[in-house]
Amino acid sequence: MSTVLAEKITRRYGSRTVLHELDLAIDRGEFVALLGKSGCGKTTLLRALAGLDPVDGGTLEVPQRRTVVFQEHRLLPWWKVWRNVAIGLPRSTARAKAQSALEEVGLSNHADAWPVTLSGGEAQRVALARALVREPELLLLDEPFAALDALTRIKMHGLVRDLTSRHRPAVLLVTHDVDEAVLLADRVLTMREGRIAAVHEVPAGARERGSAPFAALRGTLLGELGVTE
Ligand SMILES: Nc1ncnc2c1ncn2[C@@H]1O[C@H](COP(=O)(O)OP(=O)(O)OP(=O)(O)O)[C@@H](O)[C@H]1O
Repeated sequence: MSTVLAEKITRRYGSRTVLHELDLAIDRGEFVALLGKSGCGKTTLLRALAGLDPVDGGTLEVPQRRTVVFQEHRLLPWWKVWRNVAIGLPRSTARAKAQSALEEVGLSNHADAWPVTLSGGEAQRVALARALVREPELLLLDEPFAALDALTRIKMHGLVRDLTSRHRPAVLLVTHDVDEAVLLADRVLTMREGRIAAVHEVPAGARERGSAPFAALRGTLLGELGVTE
């Protein structure tokens, strides 16, 4: 039984169809990355799975426990870091749970800091802690590393790999970064004009940047996206 099951989902904006009878299944513990040109419908699909936007047709099954990490951290500036992580948790366990989630992302010593004092990478780590503290069955990542510098992004990839293999939610990552998709995902989907255009299982050997399987899959994906190097 899949954690996410979308069958023939359709989404329209006025007369324009942005998702065309799209099918998608993601199992527990499976990491799926979604690539596609700007405007092809990636965020629309993610928002539908998050329950932030309705669909106009088809059926969609998603778990109740789902969280989204966006490109911008969306921390509340008037609350300390730990309170941001603990939003919505029962009072009695909030602090302890937030503390342990912050430990997992390497920020236990920032629990009492204000969000404004954090670097971009730290703030995204807090956003990840806030997502994971709820033990989601579905984790939706909408270009969460796009605004980070290259070195911080690489560190975040390692962290996300560790966290998702430990917690094993179903994951959908929307990204423009082909390398990121190959390094993190079990399966990479490319999307074109509201449809899934191709599905690629990522061979284990491809998870190493610079390896031959990595380069091969990267080349295929760039070709599908119409990018020439
Ligand atoms: N609220 C809206 N009203 C009307 N059209 C919309 C709305 N949201 C998105 N669209 C249109 O739907 C299409 C798909 O948008 P979406 O944001 O899903 O694309 P995307 O693949 O995530 O793009 P990007 O990579 O640039 O973020 C776009 O053409 C966009 O203009």
